[in-house]
Amino acid sequence: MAADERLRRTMMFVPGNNPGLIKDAGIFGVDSIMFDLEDAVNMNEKDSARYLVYEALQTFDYGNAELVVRINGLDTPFYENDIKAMVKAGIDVIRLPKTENADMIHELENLVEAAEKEFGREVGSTHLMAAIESAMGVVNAYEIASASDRMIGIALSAEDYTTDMKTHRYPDGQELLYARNAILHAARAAKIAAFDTVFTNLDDEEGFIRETKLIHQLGFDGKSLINPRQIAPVNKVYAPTQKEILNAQNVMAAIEEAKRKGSGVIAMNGQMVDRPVVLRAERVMMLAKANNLIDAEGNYIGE
Ligand SMILES: CC(C)(COP(=O)(O)OP(=O)(O)OC[C@H]1O[C@@H](n2cnc3c(N)ncnc32)[C@H](O)[C@@H]1OP(=O)(O)O)[C@@H](O)C(=O)NCCC(=O)NCCSC(=O)C[C@@](O)(CC(=O)O)C(=O)O
Ligand SMILES: [Mg+2]
Repeated sequence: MAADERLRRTMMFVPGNNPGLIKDAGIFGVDSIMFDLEDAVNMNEKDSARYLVYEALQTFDYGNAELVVRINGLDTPFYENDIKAMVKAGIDVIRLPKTENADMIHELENLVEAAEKEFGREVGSTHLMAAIESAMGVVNAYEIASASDRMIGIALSAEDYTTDMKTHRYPDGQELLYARNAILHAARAAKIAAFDTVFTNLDDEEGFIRETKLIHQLGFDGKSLINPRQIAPVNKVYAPTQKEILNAQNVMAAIEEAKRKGSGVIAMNGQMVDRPVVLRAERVMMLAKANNLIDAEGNYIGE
């Protein structure tokens, strides 16, 4: 599947030092599994975690999940070995933490390319994403997002970001309003995905759903998660309604009709149907399929 055609509603952190979690990470139906070599791993376990994730990537079948690794930052002694091992293992995406500017992406890209050549991987096959965790990162979000053709997304990392901003996380999320919007606009302008931050209170399901509805409304592609319990609520928020699916199907039929008539635009119930409407309808149909809401003939089979 092309990198930009994927659904990335759920990207779940899996600590790279925990063999049990690593082994079972594929059973939850998450869109992207994100093995963590950075902050979930103690300093004295950095080498063993890297080895563990490398072995897991050779051994386990994670099905259709996109495989992402969060490497250690460019200010640590670990990142070069992380990049080499993960490229050698054939990881789909490398996520750079604490990204502040485009030069950091260029440095990452050079090392990834060298590793692809060293280990016989196709040059360009390893995709990149950046976590934005500081005021500087937010200010430079567009230059980061557009720094490389390998970039598939940028993510807000609100735990470190709020610390940098001399605040903390509040239930209403007001402290993240600017960062969320800045990151979203940078991602959309660069035509890559935008990911919202983790929600760390596992017992506050209501708060988690409220936050997920907000980021869905804003336009984020999905969210970084820390626990499998968070997957189903996100998928539910992102699932289209029966009415939205029916409308999308009508749009697709109308545009086919327009094409037959040699036009790229048509009216449907007095409403103009053109390319942006068709793109939205295509995404609705992709989400409907991912949530098993329609059968092979396109009939609605949701609740
Ligand atoms: C929180 C907790 C200990 C709770 O565990 P508990 O066991 O109490 O949870 P339960 O619900 O009971 O688990 C039910 C079943 O699922 C299994 N299970 C649980 N979690 C699983 C998982 N992640 N992967 C696979 N499997 C899992 C579990 O083993 C059990 O399996 P079983 O026993 O067989 O039933 C656990 O989830 C966990 O460790 N999470 C990851 C934490 C982490 O990675 N933090 C770093 C990333 S954030 C960061 O760095 C900030 C950031 O940088 C972010 C940014 O950049 O975006 C920023 O600045 O904002
Ligand atoms: Mg962080």
